[in-house]
Amino acid sequence: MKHITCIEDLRQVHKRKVPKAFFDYADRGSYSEDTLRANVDDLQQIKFRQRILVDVSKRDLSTTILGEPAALPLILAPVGLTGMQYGDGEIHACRAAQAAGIPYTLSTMSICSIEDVAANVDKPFWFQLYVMKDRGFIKALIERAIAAKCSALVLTVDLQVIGQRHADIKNGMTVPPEWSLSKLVDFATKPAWVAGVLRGKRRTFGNLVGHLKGTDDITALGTWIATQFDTTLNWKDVEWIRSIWPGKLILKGILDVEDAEEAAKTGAQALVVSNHGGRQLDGAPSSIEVLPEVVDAVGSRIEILFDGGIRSGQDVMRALALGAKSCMIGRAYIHGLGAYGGPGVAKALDIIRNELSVTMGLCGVNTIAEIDDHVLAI
Ligand SMILES: Cc1cc2nc3c(=O)[nH]c(=O)nc-3n(C[C@H](O)[C@H](O)[C@H](O)COP(=O)(O)O)c2cc1C
Ligand SMILES: CCCCC(=O)C(=O)O
Repeated sequence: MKHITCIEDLRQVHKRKVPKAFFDYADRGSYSEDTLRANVDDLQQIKFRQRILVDVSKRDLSTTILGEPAALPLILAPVGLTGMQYGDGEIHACRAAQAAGIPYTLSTMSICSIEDVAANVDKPFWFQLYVMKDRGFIKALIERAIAAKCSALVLTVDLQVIGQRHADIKNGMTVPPEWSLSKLVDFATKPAWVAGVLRGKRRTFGNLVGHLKGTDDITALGTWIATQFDTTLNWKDVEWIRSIWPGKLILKGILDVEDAEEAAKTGAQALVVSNHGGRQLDGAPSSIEVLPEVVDAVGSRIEILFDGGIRSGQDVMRALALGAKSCMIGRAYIHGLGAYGGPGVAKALDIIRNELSVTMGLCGVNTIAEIDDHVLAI
């Protein structure tokens, strides 16, 4: 992996090794992809203030996330179908995060189940929840997360209605999947990927299997899921979740100050400023554009996490400078996983760690706590 020097290099290998339908599912966004692009572009436009002749020999990237020590201000974001990018992808990603000293978030829509991951990693991880119409199932899922000793619940609040991703439809990334000659040929040219996924524990939605009388049939599960996203979801449901989940609660998918104010009243410990990586409301502002106003409004009352468009340590520094306490990354680690499995995730984290360390050094900063808008050239 010596030739891999940045996240884009991992992306290129991911693209080569993983079937197009799954690569595009990870890489692309909703509708015109304006918000997806804005996430990346708006971050890159933020300029740093270079500072010289400051002793930066004792740089320390450690911090706390929800009161727990972390080696970096980073969290692996929940990513559905991670186990289709690489066999047992959720377990590999979680292990890499834990080795790097940061939290991993398992998606409701994961391939490996909560129990699969818990049985194969050393430390607690976070669980991301989609609230579905079948509240009995949701209650049982929360109980499973409690039994697995998950250390935080990330309640995603921006996917009551699903933004259309054109690429997924064109690629037959539907449930059940659509097959075509070109898709079969594509799979046939990726035997290492096929073998890896076949060796994995599951090839369906691991958390949902037991629910439908033990069926592993992706069509049955997919049909059920399609009817289950709940458009009635509202703040009362957050209260209900709060009442049955005893641990730390994080609300993910907030872009609006009024919503942030509401979130701060729920008793949640943190919120994630996020537009779901440009996969939901196309035309929404980039996450970084709204971060400062959310921090101003509620940053003293609730921990502010950030995601959307982070592709480098410089981007992490930019988000911290504008008030985020830590950042979630989605595609940046998924590219590493698709490219090389667990070592690829570790590589993605190494890249971002080193970039952040150098950026801190060149901005004259030694600790994460020192990073604020003084490091920016504005
Ligand atoms: C392939 C993919 C699947 C995702 N699945 C979920 C999910 O299951 N639950 C969730 O809350 N967010 C999901 N997200 C959103 C991420 O958690 C995160 O908000 C987003 O990836 C951040 O943007 P970035 O990819 O630019 O870092 C997904 C993102 C991607 C790229
Ligand atoms: C139905 C969507 C589940 C995964 C997800 O959140 C995403 O693809 O963005």
